[in-house]
Amino acid sequence: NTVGVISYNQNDTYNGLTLFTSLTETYLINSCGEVVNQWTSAFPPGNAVYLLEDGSLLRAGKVTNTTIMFGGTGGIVEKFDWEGNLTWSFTMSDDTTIQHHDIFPMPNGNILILAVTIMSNAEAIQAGRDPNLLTDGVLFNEQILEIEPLGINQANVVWEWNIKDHLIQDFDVTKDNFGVVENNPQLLDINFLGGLSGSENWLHMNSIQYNNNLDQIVMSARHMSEIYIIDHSTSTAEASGDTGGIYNKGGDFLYRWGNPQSYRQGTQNDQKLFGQHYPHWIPDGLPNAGQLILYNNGFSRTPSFSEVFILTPPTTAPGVYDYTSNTAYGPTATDYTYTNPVDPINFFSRILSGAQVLPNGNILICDGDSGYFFEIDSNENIVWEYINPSGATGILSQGDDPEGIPNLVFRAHKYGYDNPAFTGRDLTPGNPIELNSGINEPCDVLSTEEFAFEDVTVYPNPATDVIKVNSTHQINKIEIYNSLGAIISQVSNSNEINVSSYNSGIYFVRISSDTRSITKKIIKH
Ligand SMILES: O=[N+]([O-])c1ccc(OS(=O)(=O)O)cc1
Repeated sequence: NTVGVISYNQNDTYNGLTLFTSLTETYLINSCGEVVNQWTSAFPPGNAVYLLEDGSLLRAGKVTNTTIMFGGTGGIVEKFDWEGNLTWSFTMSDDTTIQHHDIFPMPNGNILILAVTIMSNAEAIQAGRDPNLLTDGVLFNEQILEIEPLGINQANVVWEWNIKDHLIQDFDVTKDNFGVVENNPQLLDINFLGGLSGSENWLHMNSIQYNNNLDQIVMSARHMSEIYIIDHSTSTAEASGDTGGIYNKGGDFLYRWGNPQSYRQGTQNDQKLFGQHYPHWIPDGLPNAGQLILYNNGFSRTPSFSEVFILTPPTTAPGVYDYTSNTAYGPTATDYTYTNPVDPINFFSRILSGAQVLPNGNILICDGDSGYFFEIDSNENIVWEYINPSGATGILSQGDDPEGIPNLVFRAHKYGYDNPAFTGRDLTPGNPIELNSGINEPCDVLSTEEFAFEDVTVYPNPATDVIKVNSTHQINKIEIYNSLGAIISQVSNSNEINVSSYNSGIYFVRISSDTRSITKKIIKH
């Protein structure tokens, strides 16, 4: 296969549904690449998308904004129900502000929004920016808003944080924020450019993720090659200062990691991150819960290669980060690093991307540039691979070469079948996204150990009491799965199985000899 499911180890892949958005469409696919649900927006991605526990979809869309333009802008946040109806939307795009990259659905129903707002060059200079380091007419402030959705297209802003309130500079004693950069790692040096030129988009934040246990937010600044953690328990007034909140640091950084050159506590040799994406706390109940996982893109280093990191920020109490003056924040080493085991340069995405720990310990990795998702097990075996068939030139056909056709994906999320979003839903898979999948249905022909489809017949279909399997091969096992993927019965060394007690609906019959197997769909009347 060239697109859709490329490989699938059915024993070791975490059984769930994978969500991603491409162009105007958001797809929920099963491990066979078959579409279980699909939502259509009027807008391309802007960029994050989430399935919520009530089965609705929260998605950022990209609107036209001719004043503020950069890779990753959005401008509208939309909510759709499971059936695809738009139930709420909120536009945040004008000449002075635009939502970009990430949003985050909070447990209380509110939504965190990442946005830039415009600072004039005069404001930037008053804040201590070296005028020689201003290459555009404005400078972007990064802002996080918490909004409470209202009605069908409104929201209340209930909390706000701005990076412009947490700056330091040692360039001009007559301007604001003057101080000793290396003694104030809780603040951002407005004259540190991460090796770049001082363009308006100097930080390029690309994610915000929330931890409800700690009431903290972790964010990623691609151009600084740093991640930052802040307190969310503050009032908006406290979030603009340096006291208050559970951790009593106001809106200052509680923690930062990735590039201590930014606060002059390290050299290039201490830089760990290079244009990273999607740092987030591993959720409760999963392996390594509470640690941070992120995708380190590894651009702007030689050679370029990507990594997935799991790391533990050193703490003295939950959410209280350990810091020794005149040093860099720890850790000096990650707990886990994934690189391509053959040659690191084989795994690289310059932009976008993310990684997610799954309940069985596997990690789903999204190589965003190539629209390529792969799942690794704890021995780093690749157990599932998928290439987004939705290209900028149209939907690709099975057999088409996706190389060079933009099919980028910001992130992929896998949701277990036990997710509340799926309770009571019809999860009958439809067709794969790619065209001409036909008899090339990945789950049927991927493995050479699969039977050819015509070698096995299951009848009658629809069935009412007994189904029979006809094959020229010796059949060792017949298993029946429901549409949630749960096994409900099996027989060994028999060519028939009784289904009379089943409810009406769709079931999957997995038929195995000692060397081959195949799955067929049946309808029970
Ligand atoms: O082309 N884009 O859609 C795009 C480019 C860059 C970008 O920023 S990044 O930090 O997520 O790579 C986001 C989206």
